[in-house]
Amino acid sequence: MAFFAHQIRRGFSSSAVRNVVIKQVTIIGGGQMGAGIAQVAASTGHSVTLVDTSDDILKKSIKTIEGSLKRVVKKKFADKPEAGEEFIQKVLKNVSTSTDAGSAVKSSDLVLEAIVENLKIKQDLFSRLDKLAPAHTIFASNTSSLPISDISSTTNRLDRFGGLHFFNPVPMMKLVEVIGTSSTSQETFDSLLNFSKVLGKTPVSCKDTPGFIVNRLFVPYLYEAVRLYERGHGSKEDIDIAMKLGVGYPMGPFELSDYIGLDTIKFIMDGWREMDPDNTLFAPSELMDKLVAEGKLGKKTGEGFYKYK
Ligand SMILES: CCCCCCCCCCCCCC(=O)CC(=O)SCCNC(=O)CCNC(=O)[C@H](O)C(C)(C)COP(=O)(O)OP(=O)(O)OC[C@H]1O[C@@H](n2cnc3c(N)ncnc32)[C@H](O)[C@@H]1OP(=O)(O)O
Ligand SMILES: NC(=O)C1=CN([C@@H]2O[C@H](COP(=O)(O)OP(=O)(O)OC[C@H]3O[C@@H](n4cnc5c(N)ncnc54)[C@H](O)[C@@H]3O)[C@@H](O)[C@H]2O)C=CC1
Repeated sequence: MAFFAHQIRRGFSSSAVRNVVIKQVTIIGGGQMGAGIAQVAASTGHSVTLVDTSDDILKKSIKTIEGSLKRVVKKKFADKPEAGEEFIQKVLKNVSTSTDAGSAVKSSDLVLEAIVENLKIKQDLFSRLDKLAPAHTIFASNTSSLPISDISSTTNRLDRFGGLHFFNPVPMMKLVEVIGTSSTSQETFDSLLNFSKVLGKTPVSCKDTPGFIVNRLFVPYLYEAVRLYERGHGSKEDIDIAMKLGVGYPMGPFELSDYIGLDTIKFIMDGWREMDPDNTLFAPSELMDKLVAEGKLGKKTGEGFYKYK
């Protein structure tokens, strides 16, 4: 009863609160994460529109998807290369691209945002799209570190807003954190859980708390690694080897930071410091700031902590 009263207060029709079966997906941001999510959604039969700010970026996104699909089919269709090529073409047909987010969302069941990790930019995007998307459309953010309730606060669809946090590289990583705020409706949450399962992922339910589950545990580890190195207590190579061979992680902290993107990491650190300025854990790292200022953002730019060919 309280739930429906809540909907009526917000002025939604009853059709807006039903379970949404997600078929048409708009993904905003065609970078590492957006391209990966688009690939997985298209591979599982969804119709995907990938949105970014320029056609050149979108061309690169499609190339990335194609390259990743080739790696997938090499394994999946090892004995049937023709079926593999057919699969790639079928998946690519499910992806269209656009630089006009406003038009793209008009036929979407889900709008999933994977743009730069900046609260104001995410809020402005969702505020604009809220006026253009159909009533039933669910909005979700792939943010690593920002509260979902802050991102959703500029919209009038708080009940149809949640977090879907994927892991990098999306085609390989099995986990999705599904985040509900205090306003996310059960129907929305269930739709997001179900969507994650249809993608072939394993979802876990998370509260809208800083870092959700994984990054709450993972960020202090990455911080400590950089501090250890900055104090001169270990070379980055040795720290990476130690964590791979000593704990069995597939990548050491510096390799992984380069893989995630140092700009994304800096956005996260700066944002958390703003929220909690006295926490020494979030003090700036001179080295990280220098690398980002020099455009050395990690693997995606060819250099970060390490150099890539
Ligand atoms: C003061 C300092 C501050 C620091 C602050 C820190 C704050 C940071 C916060 C960061 C938070 C942001 C991140 C986030 O929110 C959440 C994340 O995503 S965290 C990252 C999680 N990911 C990982 O931990 C990845 C770990 N690595 C791996 O699992 C493997 O290394 C990887 C699968 C990437 C590659 O495997 P590897 O064996 O190393 O290399 P191969 O190239 O041989 O690949 C193996 C296998 O996998 C296939 N493959 C790899 N990538 C793809 C792809 N993109 N698409 C398709 N297939 C892929 C490849 O083809 C191989 O297949 P085979 O059949 O075995 O040949
Ligand atoms: N890199 C990682 O390992 C992970 C990142 N995330 C989160 O996913 C989001 C995206 O991260 P990445 O894909 O790594 O970043 P990225 O830098 O690779 O890609 C971001 C893309 O968004 C585009 N973009 C920026 N503003 C836009 C706008 N207003 N409209 C449309 N497109 C816009 C950029 O042109 C770029 O192509 C961030 O919120 C990040 O915190 C989540 C999990 C892992």
